[in-house]
Amino acid sequence: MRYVSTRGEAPALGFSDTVLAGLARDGGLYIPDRWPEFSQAEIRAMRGLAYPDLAIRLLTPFLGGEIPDAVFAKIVREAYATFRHEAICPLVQTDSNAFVLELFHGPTLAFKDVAMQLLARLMDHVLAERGQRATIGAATSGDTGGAAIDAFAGRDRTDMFVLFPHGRVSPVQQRQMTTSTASNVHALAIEGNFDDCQNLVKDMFNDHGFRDRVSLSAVNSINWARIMAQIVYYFSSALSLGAPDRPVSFTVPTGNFGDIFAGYAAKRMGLPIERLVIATNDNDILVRTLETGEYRMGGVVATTSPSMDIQVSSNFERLLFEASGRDPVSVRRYMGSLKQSGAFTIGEAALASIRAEFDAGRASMGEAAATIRATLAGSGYLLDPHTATGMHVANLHAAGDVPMIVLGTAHPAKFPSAVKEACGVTPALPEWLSGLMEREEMYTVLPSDLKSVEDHIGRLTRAAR
Ligand SMILES: Cc1ncc(COP(=O)(O)O)c(C=O)c1O
Ligand SMILES: N[C@@H](CCOP(=O)(O)O)C(=O)O
Repeated sequence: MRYVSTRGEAPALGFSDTVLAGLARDGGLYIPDRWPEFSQAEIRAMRGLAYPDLAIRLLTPFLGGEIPDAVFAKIVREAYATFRHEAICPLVQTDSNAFVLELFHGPTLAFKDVAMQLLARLMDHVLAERGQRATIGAATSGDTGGAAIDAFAGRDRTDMFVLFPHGRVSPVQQRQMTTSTASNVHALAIEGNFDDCQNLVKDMFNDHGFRDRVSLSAVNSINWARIMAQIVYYFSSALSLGAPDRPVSFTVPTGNFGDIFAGYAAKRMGLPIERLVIATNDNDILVRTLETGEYRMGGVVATTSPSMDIQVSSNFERLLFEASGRDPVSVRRYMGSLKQSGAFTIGEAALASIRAEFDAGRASMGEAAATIRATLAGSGYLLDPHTATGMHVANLHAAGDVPMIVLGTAHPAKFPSAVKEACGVTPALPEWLSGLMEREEMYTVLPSDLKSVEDHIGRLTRAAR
């Protein structure tokens, strides 16, 4: 298996190089040159597998033989040993045909842990094999940063710099990034929003001199390995509801489009998925795009689901590549227009193919809060504001007797004020994080300016040549 860039002007790479590269050198995102496919019989035979065994079964074809089976199995088992739930990603029924897929039993209480714990170990393995070091640049609207810092803290081959929007993450999210005592992780509070942070990271990748000098790597979902790891829980949840003999639908709280793109990949691999429903908060660029066919940037508004306060949805580029028949010329045209005028219009055939797979809906902050209240009253289940955004949209898209699975992307205790305001209950942090809010914080405030960020990273990283 090789990985190709969505923009078609960077060399195709093997798995290990793709993991280290993050963003392709032409600014595109790597994607497998073909989707591994599993027959219905093969999928049926996956029923009952423990989560790590299922992950090994599903993900091995993506490695292209570059990591020995026994090594990969060890990496996977160690990654999921960090989770606090035996099932890793348990499925909880909240109504007759509605389910929450709880993805928040990892070390930082967010779905990001599922992929990040695996990615850190994969990256470590590849760097050790090559005797190399890397500098990791990560952008976060709140959850990726904490998950990345937990997964990479103390790893000798990597220095990590996490860019978060100053004052726009929840206090719990901020502490998860700023209280690590590991000397290889650095939290940078950027004076801007998440899109500014993400643009800075992409600009660092596109500055090839800097990129090469510090051996820059990525752990955002621009890194293929993040998406890859997230495919597994689509299979695990669908299998537990009778797949492949019973189709299911998923509603996914969406920002950067990574999580839902993993669902699309699962479908391409043979999993019978009826609908993939994109759920956004008031930052609804993706909903507008599906409605009108035009992807047009607006301003970012701060909401009670801050991790989804995103306009530039990185992984939508991967979907555009697929929907345009894997045509990098179209993708370059779309991305060029986005850069120049803040908008592009999707071609008719590509739009039809996107609409054939996806639905989309938004929830205002009021609607998300009402859903938290109603779900608690109806089933005793406490949602976080991101999952509540998904639940609101899922309720509008539930169809017939097809089970609807909402991805539970964060634990409510990460957003105690919003949850309390919605329903009067203050969710407590689990015992292992109980001292978090008292720990000393360490972070550097920087302007949203490429040179300032590169100078800072260049001074501190041990990977500089
Ligand atoms: C809690 C939570 N929900 C949903 C999302 C959106 O996921 P994605 O960016 O993969 O669309 C994020 C951040 O990405 C998140 O942290
Ligand atoms: N919501 C994310 C934003 C970054 O997303 P990623 O999946 O591309 O890492 C966050 O919480 O940081």
